[in-house]
Amino acid sequence: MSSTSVMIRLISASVCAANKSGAIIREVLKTGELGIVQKGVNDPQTEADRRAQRCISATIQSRFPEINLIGEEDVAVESDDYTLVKPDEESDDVLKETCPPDLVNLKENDLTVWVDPLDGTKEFTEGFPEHVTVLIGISYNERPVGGVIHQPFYGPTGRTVWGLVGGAVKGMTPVASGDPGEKLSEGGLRIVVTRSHMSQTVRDAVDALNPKEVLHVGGSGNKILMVLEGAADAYVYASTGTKKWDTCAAEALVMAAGGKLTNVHGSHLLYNPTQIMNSKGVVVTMRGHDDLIARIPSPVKAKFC
Ligand SMILES: Nc1ncnc2c1ncn2[C@@H]1O[C@H](COP(=O)(O)O)[C@@H](O)[C@H]1OP(=O)(O)O
Ligand SMILES: [Mg+2]
Repeated sequence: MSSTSVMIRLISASVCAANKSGAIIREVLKTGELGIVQKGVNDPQTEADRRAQRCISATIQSRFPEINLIGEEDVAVESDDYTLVKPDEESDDVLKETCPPDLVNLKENDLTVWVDPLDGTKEFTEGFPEHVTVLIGISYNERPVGGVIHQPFYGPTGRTVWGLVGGAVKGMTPVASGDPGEKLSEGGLRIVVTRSHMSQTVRDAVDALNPKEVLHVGGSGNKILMVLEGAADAYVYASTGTKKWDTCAAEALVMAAGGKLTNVHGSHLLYNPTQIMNSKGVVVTMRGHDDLIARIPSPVKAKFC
């Protein structure tokens, strides 16, 4: 039995599976055979979503059979999927890290893994592949404890960012975090919002913040990484639509870096397997979170009670 903690081994496996998924996603785009099917209104699925989901499910379920894995795509794993990531393949960068003390004794059956194999599918099908991320988040007691985000189209081979709550974010340098109680600048905010799921409540919330700049980009993982990296001051989504697999990995990284992710009321999201929808919206900042939440108009908040 390995002395390395379950969390470190799980992040290592997730990094390997996310990297392989990135290669699959790039390959599918190159062939041009996207195999698009519509799962619902404005909710496409491609061959890349399906293959990446199978790769991640096969890798994690074969190594951690007692983990509860919840994936966006409902696809059956095939025997070949188990060899996409070699059974002994690990991330040496992850294995050499120390597990934060609070997470060191977590066991497989304590954990839920939330998988979005291709976040930003609409953008993937519409010529914006750089908005795509692979998201693998881990929750314990309904709160995020670790996450892996891979960006398949960042540079020639993509970029993988990972972290554990109580440890550092690896693979990128987060912007310095500040006090959630800090007052934000009036008229100076850069807000990142949805590109393909705009609604009146999103517009009303953003307008009330009197932003200097509104950046419309796809993908939940992509937008949260922009806040984490300081390319935007906040991600504001006063809408239903995102699911727990859209936020878990990124929330873990935001928490590790000292930022905050809540719903529009300023309350934590609970990663409960029976409630997958983020039904009260998503707000992410690295400072001044309470001030931003206070500025969202009450009639907008009242729509998400
Ligand atoms: N109304 C919706 N229906 C389905 N998925 C949604 C909806 N709104 C958001 N999402 C999911 O949340 C992510 C962030 O939304 P947006 O890009 O509009 O900000 C999307 O990439 C999509 O994930 P996915 O692409 O994995 O289906
Ligand atoms: Mg998604």
